[in-house]
Amino acid sequence: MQQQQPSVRAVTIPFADLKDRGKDLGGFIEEGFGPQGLGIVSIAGVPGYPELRKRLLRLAPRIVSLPDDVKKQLEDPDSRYHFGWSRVEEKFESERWDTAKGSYFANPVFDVPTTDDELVTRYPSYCRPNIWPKDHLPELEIAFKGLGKLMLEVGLMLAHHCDRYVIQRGVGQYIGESLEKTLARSRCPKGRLLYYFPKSFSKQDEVSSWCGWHTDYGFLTGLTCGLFTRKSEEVPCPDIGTGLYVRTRDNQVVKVTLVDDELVYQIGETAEILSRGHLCATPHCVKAPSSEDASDVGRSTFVLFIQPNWDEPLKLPSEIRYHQECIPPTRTLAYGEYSERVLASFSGKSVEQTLMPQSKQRQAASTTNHRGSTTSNPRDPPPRSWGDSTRSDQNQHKKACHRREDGHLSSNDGDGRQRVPERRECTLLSVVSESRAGPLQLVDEGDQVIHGRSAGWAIPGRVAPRGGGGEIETRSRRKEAWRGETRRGRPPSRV
Ligand SMILES: O=C(O)CCC(=O)C(=O)O
Ligand SMILES: [Fe+2]
Repeated sequence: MQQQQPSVRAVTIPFADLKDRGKDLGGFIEEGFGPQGLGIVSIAGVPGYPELRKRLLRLAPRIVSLPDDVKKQLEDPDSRYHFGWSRVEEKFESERWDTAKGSYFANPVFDVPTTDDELVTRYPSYCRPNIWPKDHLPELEIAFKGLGKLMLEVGLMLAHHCDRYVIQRGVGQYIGESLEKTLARSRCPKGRLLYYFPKSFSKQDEVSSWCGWHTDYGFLTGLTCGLFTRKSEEVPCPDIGTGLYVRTRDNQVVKVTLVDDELVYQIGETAEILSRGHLCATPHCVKAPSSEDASDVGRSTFVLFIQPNWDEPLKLPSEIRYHQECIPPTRTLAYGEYSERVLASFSGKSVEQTLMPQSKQRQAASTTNHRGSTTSNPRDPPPRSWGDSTRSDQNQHKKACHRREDGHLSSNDGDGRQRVPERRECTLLSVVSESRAGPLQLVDEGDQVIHGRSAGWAIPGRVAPRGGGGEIETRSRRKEAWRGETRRGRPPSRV
């Protein structure tokens, strides 16, 4: 017998208040995103939003009905399917794959975020260009950009009020100048138009039957209320239990009642880390309809991941509860580097593999360990030093979070990285990260610079990061890593 979860309304901020920069909305932010909040804030009365939402969501089933060969051309495996169309299976929960999801990713603001090939190789899920079905569904680009830009604009207004709230709590400058400014100058917001395929009803279905439990790893996520269709016809929500669920701070699973015409935002893990727990990431999942006569109903929705630019430095505190395995001992790395590592861990591929072009990845896959990631339960309480959180303790259990691509299964056998105190003879596979102070260099025994960063994939020699705190992952016979000391005074090397 299925248990009916309680429904909860998100705290709602009228748009007119949100856009008033001088207004103190601290109470709303705390009620929505704070340690005791639901994790969701909705914005009511955003001009133009209802029309833009409908215009875009109606296109999701139309992408699905494009011929297979057209959809194939819209795929971009080199971005780990983070641009264009994909029906990639995702694994958010340890024993279950989400299989009923199709998605279309694009940057709603920049079609070409950068023309620097090196950056494109280094940060493929942010820097690769958009793909649009110009011949087969030209209206997608306009609708996607229209809604994405509006959700970004409103998200930045919300970020301003989040800044005020966090700073009022004494956290100081927790991200660059401010969350709002950092997000505003970013060239990599990412929209995801989702279509959940109809799912045959099963009595065993959990609340996460359409999308598994997870927290978003970024900063701020904008969400629309879902739109339902049956055989291309729009239908009302087939049952009140369908849609977005959230796990509350005291470990209750609740259905969030969303209003079609309200825009919704939630917090990602990185914002929680940097705000030291004053903004709390939102564990969420999506439930499919639980009645047999709704087993032919699909759901379309749109998500906007608002995140800093790839080169924005993150200074991560030592006490964090997400993706520890992605953080170097220096605890400082660029957002792009951090998030590519997190995405790599979802894919079950090693970081160096994900920085290679697809052809090289396939070659390396036969010799390199695949890596998965486990993160702690998103509702594990944060460390005490994150302020006055009074979240209740919960069962510690591991959440595996992978994305399966090319039928490529992930495993949790570690990244093989180890600390080696001295320079040593090795073969460079790829640069994993670099310090903000300058690019990495490879030097030979006589301290001659032999190659600049990201230069190639198998260069014998000694390696040394310049500027301090860089990290290079290497493989000789055994897989080894070298973490460098500062080698100041060298001219930057680009070969
Ligand atoms: O479908 C939804 O409402 C949420 C989707 C989601 O959580 C995600 O794409 O990260
Ligand atoms: Fe999500």
